[in-house]
Amino acid sequence: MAWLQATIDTDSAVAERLADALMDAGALSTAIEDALAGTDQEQPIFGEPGMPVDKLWNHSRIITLFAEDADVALLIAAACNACKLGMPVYKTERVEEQDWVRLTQSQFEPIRISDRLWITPTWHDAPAPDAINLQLDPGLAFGTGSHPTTRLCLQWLDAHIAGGESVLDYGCGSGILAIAALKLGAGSAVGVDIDAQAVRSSRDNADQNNVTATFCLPDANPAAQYDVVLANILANPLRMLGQLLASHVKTGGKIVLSGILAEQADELSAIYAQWFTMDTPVFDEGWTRLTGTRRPSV
Ligand SMILES: C[S@@+](CC[C@H](N)C(=O)[O-])C[C@H]1O[C@@H](n2cnc3c(N)ncnc32)[C@H](O)[C@@H]1O
Repeated sequence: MAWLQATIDTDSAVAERLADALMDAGALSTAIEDALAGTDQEQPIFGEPGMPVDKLWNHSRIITLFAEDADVALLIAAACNACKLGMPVYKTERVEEQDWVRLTQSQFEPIRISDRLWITPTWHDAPAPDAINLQLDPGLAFGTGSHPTTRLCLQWLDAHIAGGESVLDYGCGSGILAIAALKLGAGSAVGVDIDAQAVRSSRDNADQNNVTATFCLPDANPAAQYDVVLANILANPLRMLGQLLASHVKTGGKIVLSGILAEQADELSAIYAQWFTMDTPVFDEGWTRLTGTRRPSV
């Protein structure tokens, strides 16, 4: 089986409308991307909570799939006609069916965090059998260890978990940080996420790794205090969650924040300095890890 894929560069003001019209005309799928992705003019838009949801890139690209025998020119013309647009410039290519499982698996290799900590996909042999191997499959939740924001937190855990600590992983995604903390010797871990799918994935991943942790939605999270609180979310939620996260850290305990762009580091550090004595930020591929020690409440 094969499909025909058309790539259409278009004005962002009409991209959503044209994508909908393509589906009405008979396309099997459409996706809108930044037309300048991969260039130095790429625009990072993360869809952070609290940010406008209707913002698209300045230049958009629609990637759309049609059946193998479709008359692509005719269907694109019909969609443009419905949107009162002229015929755009586009290119078409044939996409052959692939072994998608094998292809996906080939893109995830074991990740070395340190000599003693590896993240290894379940289908892969552990490259360092004597190390701590956290087994994770890329699923529906964020957090395979390949992203710099996760890596920065894992490196911190690897360097600082001495044994017995209580840990809160706020925005747990796949549960990777809570599970890593336990495998490194933490005494207990709780993970919280606003996404019910993430909570389910975290529970599955904890089972897979033979560790016991509690994962829940924010409403079910008790008002407890922890030795370590990690939050790899994004700058905007971290701005809003400062007071709450600070309330979860014991006096003398540690906060570890990630998901912050390098240019947002000073602002976020100043916010958290209300409750924490902040350390020097650590950077990785344009992302920042902020850490601090909780001062006594006044
Ligand atoms: C970047 S992922 C991090 C996942 C994982 N902790 C890691 O380090 O790879 C951020 C996670 O935070 C969750 N999240 C976003 N805003 C949140 C909020 N206000 N409260 C709790 N979780 C939130 C998202 O659903 C997502 O699973």
